[in-house]
Amino acid sequence: MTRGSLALAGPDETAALGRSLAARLRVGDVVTLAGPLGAGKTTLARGLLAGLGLDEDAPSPSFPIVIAYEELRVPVWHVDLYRIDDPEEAEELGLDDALVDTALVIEWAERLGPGRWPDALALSIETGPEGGRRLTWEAGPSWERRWPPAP
Ligand SMILES: Nc1ncnc2c1ncn2[C@@H]1O[C@H](COP(=O)(O)OP(=O)(O)OP(=O)(O)O)[C@@H](O)[C@H]1O
Repeated sequence: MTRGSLALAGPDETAALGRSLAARLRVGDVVTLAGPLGAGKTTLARGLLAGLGLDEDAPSPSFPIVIAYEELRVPVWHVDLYRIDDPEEAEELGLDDALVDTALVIEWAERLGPGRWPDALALSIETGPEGGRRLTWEAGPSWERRWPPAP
């Protein structure tokens, strides 16, 4: 497990970080995205999906819970577990089965308790004092040569 953080000075840097992640993403990956309301999670997820070839602004998955993008360079399920109260409900979504041929980008993964995916790339965005953002991460073993992106 590696940990670290970097500064994101503005929305463009948040989106660019999402695109760098897209370049490193593989089938079977789990990326969790945490942070308070307005932190920049959607900005990062849109950068990631754009980097994988999505040519429109990705909608938020809060209502459908899962939006599946099967046609991207790496197929992705964008998942929002905010409305999930019971971990068993989340099990019914079939997330682990999906990992056979997709990557998962999950917001509110903390609903499932810590350590659910030990190899995940766990990203967390916080607001900084000057209006920018700070991204902190914990990266599982398979991310060792892939994360963080070179500055
Ligand atoms: N690094 C950054 N510095 C300053 N502002 C940023 C940065 N990244 C994103 N933002 C801005 O923060 C605002 C909120 O971003 P976004 O909608 O992506 O947040 P969110 O975490 O998805 O929010 P919510 O939980 O409400 O959906 C947007 O105006 C976005 O442009």
